[in-house]
Amino acid sequence: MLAVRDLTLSYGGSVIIPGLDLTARTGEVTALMGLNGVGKTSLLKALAGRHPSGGTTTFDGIALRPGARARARAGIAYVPQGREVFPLLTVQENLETGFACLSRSERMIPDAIFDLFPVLDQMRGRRGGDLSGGQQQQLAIARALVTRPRALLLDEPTEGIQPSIIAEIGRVIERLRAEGEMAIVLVEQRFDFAWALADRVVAMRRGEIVHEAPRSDTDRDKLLSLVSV
Ligand SMILES: Nc1ncnc2c1ncn2[C@@H]1O[C@H](COP(=O)(O)OP(=O)(O)OP(=O)(O)O)[C@@H](O)[C@H]1O
Repeated sequence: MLAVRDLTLSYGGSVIIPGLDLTARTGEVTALMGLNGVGKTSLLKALAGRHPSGGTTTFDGIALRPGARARARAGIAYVPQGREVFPLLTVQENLETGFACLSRSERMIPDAIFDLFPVLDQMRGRRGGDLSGGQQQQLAIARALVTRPRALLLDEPTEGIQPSIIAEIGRVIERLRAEGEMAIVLVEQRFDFAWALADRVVAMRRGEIVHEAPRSDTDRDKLLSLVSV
């Protein structure tokens, strides 16, 4: 279970997250929703150690050290908005960048990753920049999985992607959830996609959580009104 307590985050003098608690359970999808600019990406960056923050982050009760490298080694994998695929590296090389936080004996790409994303197997030698947006998103998720994460943080994985690939990404998230080995935090503007996958839903407004509950205890329309204009 990934948990953060009293998380604070600022850009210069402007406080974006004044103090927030969040828990993401292993084997569940925690969907984090909210309007543009409420701080969803900032929260994921803080969890991934990509931006300095205050508060305490733990996994199964053990405090995690700050910094991107420490968090990656602790099994926190981050799939950024916009994917950040290396355009000049091949698919295989992009996947191998995930090796950086693994010990030598772990540095291989599990076959399970190509089972999840068969298209990447066919395209191993293709440059990242030559892939479609949807294929790049699949590559970004696969690269995160290479690190054998205990927590997977996904920032708007459906943004700018065609419906057939959105459906495939949804199936991958369902499969990962069913394996029960990672806590999945899904930041998503596409309400129906997030709602369909969520075990737990969290709504943010201006750096604060205004609703957090199991999906089964949440009124869909009330949540929708909290996270839309
Ligand atoms: N590098 C930065 N420097 C200064 N302000 C920033 C920076 N990044 C984000 N912000 C501001 O912090 C606030 C939260 O941004 P953030 O990207 O975390 O929100 P978000 O909920 O993820 O929005 P979106 O859905 O648009 O990605 C916004 O007001 C944004 O303008």
